[in-house]
Amino acid sequence: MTMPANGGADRRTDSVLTALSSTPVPVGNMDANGTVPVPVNSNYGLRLSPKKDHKPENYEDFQSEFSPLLFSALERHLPPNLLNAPREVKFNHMLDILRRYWNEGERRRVKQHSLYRERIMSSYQPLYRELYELNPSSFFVPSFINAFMANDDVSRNQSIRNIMSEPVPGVLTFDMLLPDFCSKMLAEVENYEKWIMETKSATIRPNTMNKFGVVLDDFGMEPMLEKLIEDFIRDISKIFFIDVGGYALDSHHGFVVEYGVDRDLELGFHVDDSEVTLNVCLGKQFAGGELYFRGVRCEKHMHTESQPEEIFEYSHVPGRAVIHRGRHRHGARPTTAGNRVNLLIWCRSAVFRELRKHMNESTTRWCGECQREKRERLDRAVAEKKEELMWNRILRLR
Ligand SMILES: O=C(O)CCC(=O)C(=O)O
Ligand SMILES: [Fe+2]
Repeated sequence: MTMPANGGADRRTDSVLTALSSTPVPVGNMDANGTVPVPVNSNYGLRLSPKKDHKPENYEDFQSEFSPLLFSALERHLPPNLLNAPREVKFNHMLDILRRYWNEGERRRVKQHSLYRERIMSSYQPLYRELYELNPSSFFVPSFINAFMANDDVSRNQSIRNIMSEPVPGVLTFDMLLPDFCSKMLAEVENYEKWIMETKSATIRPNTMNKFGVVLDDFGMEPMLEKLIEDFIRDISKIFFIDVGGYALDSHHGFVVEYGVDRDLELGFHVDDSEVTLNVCLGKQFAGGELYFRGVRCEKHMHTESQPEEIFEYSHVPGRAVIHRGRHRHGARPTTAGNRVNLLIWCRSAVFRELRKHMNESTTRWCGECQREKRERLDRAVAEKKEELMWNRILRLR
């Protein structure tokens, strides 16, 4: 879908809203040509981190369309109550998961993508190897690290709340990255792009709406980003975004976007294919590029009007992060001078998406329009009741 030049930033949002790479769960994202997917690491029914000291069984004697080795590898991810179950029970559980999520087409796409990543990682030489392993003291400003230090949940939740500004409900901003980390990351991305040019490698762009930018997970940063989510983002999401599965983020899509002259100019109005999105500005110097927000919406209310209190504009500052629900409608205004580069992590929860399918909700707690309709229904009911009571009183007085 094409975006209007103003990014659809007015109050009426009618048909100008796009879901960035939004596809059914589990999802993959297409490149600009819509051909190659970003892989999915959905782990519904499985634990995210493997139980390393568990010795998996051999499944050579079981027949299925999947390699027996896959079952052995997957076994360490089984939930604790199944780890020591009979071999056949474990096999059937894993087969069920694999069949539900990996149909033939998906298997082929994931295979293609993993070959793509293997090709990159076997040949690309990183500029700063230290960026590929999470090291809080050289990545983050002290205020950010300190907020996560407390041992007990109550104090940690409070210290995390203390570093947050929430200029409009559901959009939180905080200082996060050190200038040195930002400049190294910018140089690393430049280095990777230079390598792409020199080797004439095919590139998958971050999503359908960006012609520039790169996927960090593709050239070796996936484990670092996963640790960042596990150690920091999940704690934030548990506090502020529990209603969209913030307690169970289990996969991500990490990338940088680039705006300015000779790059993308702006980003149209959209929602992300994520439960929670972290967006941090890396620099450099730029004018414009503000993010505009227009309220959170469920699928049914995606194109409804924004209320005045939902309208908010945010100016990016290098090192500072914005975190919001993926369904919080937003876009980026044109970057009118210089270059703006932002790091984004679309954090997803396959568990949450799966649960929602079975919930059959008529209203969602996090959708501004569902809540507005609910308030309206309540107001109407109260007004009707008041009128009924009033008439009862009048009739009694007669
Ligand atoms: O340019 C920005 O800061 C916003 C990027 C964004 O919303 C996205 O890539 O999903
Ligand atoms: Fe976005």
